[in-house]
Amino acid sequence: MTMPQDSLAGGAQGFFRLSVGLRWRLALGVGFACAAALASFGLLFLSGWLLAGAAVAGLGGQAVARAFNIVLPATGVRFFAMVRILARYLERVVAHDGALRLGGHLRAWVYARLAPLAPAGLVDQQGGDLLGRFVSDTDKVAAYYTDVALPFLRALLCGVVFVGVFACFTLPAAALLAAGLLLGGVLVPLLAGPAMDRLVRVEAEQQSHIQAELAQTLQNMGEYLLLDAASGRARLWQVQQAGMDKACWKLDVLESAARGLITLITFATALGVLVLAVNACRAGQLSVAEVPMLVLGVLAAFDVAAPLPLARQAAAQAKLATMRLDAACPPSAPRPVVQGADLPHAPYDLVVRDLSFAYPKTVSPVLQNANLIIRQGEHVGLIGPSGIGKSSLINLLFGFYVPDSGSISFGGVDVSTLCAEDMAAFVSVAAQDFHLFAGTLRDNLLLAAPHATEQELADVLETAQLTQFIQSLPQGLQTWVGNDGLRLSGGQARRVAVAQALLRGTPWLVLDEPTEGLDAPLEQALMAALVQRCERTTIVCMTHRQAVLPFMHRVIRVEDACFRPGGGSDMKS
Ligand SMILES: Nc1ncnc2c1ncn2[C@@H]1O[C@H](COP(=O)(O)OP(=O)(O)OP(=O)(O)O)[C@@H](O)[C@H]1O
Repeated sequence: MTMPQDSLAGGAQGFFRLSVGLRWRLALGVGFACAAALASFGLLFLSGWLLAGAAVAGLGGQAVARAFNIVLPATGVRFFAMVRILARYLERVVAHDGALRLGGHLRAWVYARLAPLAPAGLVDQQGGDLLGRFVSDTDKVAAYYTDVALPFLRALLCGVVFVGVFACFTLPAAALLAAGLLLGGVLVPLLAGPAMDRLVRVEAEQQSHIQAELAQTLQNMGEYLLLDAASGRARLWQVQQAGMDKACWKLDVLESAARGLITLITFATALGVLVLAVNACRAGQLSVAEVPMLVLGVLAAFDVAAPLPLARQAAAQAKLATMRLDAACPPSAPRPVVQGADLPHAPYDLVVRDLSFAYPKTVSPVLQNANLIIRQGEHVGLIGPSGIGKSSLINLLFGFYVPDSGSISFGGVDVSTLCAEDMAAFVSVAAQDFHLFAGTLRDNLLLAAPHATEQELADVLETAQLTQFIQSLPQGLQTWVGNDGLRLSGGQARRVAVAQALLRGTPWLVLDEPTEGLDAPLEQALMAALVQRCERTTIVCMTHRQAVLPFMHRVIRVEDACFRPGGGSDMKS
């Protein structure tokens, strides 16, 4: 499956690009939908003729009745009834299968776009809104096929056939049917379109606000309760929900009005065709039985126009959804492709040269012409006031942000030629804002090292000073940690993050405030076990805790956007 590389925007164009590889399947779905509509038309058309023909034969006396051949039209009616059932079934199977596949392709496309943006490119996006786009906007774009393309194509193709069939009997009736179908199928959706676009936009905006607020509230319900802000959130939702309900209601009214207008046009056309057919019958151009046949034919023909207002609304939703997805997933800046680029190699030294960096949309640089060398195997404490730029070094090392100038080399390789996954093979990070996933303790540990043995798990838990705690749990490592590790204390969760980093066995370990939330004896025990276990591993420990520093070989202070020596060349005794 080839995914579209460029934008999705443009409604039909975006959909067309997305459907590469599925087009035959989708075309088959349209074919079955047309077959079902044509069979429906044939059924009603022929039934009208059959009923009227039988009635005329009955009234005409025995000779006429004997001459009336009921077998052929009755067989035709049965044939169309069977074809309609079969085609409808196949249409559902093929078209819905195609729509599901489209949805799958689209979600893969969105994920492929979103993943490289994390974390820097997602800083300004709200999680709930993003989730909403990922789920409901992808659904709306995928539904473009079943809810927009299919009804419009069916109306167009079948409409031409219906008019052609009418033309075989009487041209004025065919012209009237064509005019009626154009009015109902083209003009009505065109008239309703702009208002639908506006209401769909209002509805989508309200919905995305509600989703974003809901996700944020559920995630931080504890804080809202503590801040006595929970009832304020509920009121906010009520207002937003009322706004969304109003937009939905207006959309429903508009769509019903458009459908009602098509019904009016249907009956007006049927009436017109009746008059024309009666005149043609009087002129001897049509038989009596053909008059009701044509009238019923009009009713059947308009079956394909009736769903078009709803299809127009779905088109507005799909178009808006493609624009929202495009906006949420801009193409990431292409990384410089370095043919045969090397991976870092031993010794894994970090060399930072004249590095300057400011976060996007900020004025003050976090680093300005900063220089730093950390040799493999060193244990370095990185200190400095809160917000000075210690953690930013991780963002730059992993390429989450691009420096304004200067360079960072790791293991002899310029990190700008590496991706985050490359770096992760050499550097494990227990970040300050670590995240534990809803699962068991074991699940979270194995996420870092899926093939870790029981012995390896036990070893890292021992180093992270978690053995006693795990043994105290009735379910041990099978204990469910809750959403975001909420069933663990802050210090326990942080040590699980440290254990994850240790489990990966990389030559570098970056620990951001590893002992935060620990009492003094536990802090000492953790640091002692860490440095003992990681004798040959480089440790960079970002910390405010003085008690951690004696465990380091040296200390670097971040000051005035530069790295400065912050402690003796060898602090360890
Ligand atoms: N994604 C971001 N966009 C804009 N500014 C940011 C971003 N991340 C961090 N900053 C700013 O950059 C500065 C350095 O942040 P950083 O997290 O590196 O500080 P730190 O020294 O690690 O702080 P702490 O000790 O509190 O963890 C801060 O002023 C912060 O507000």
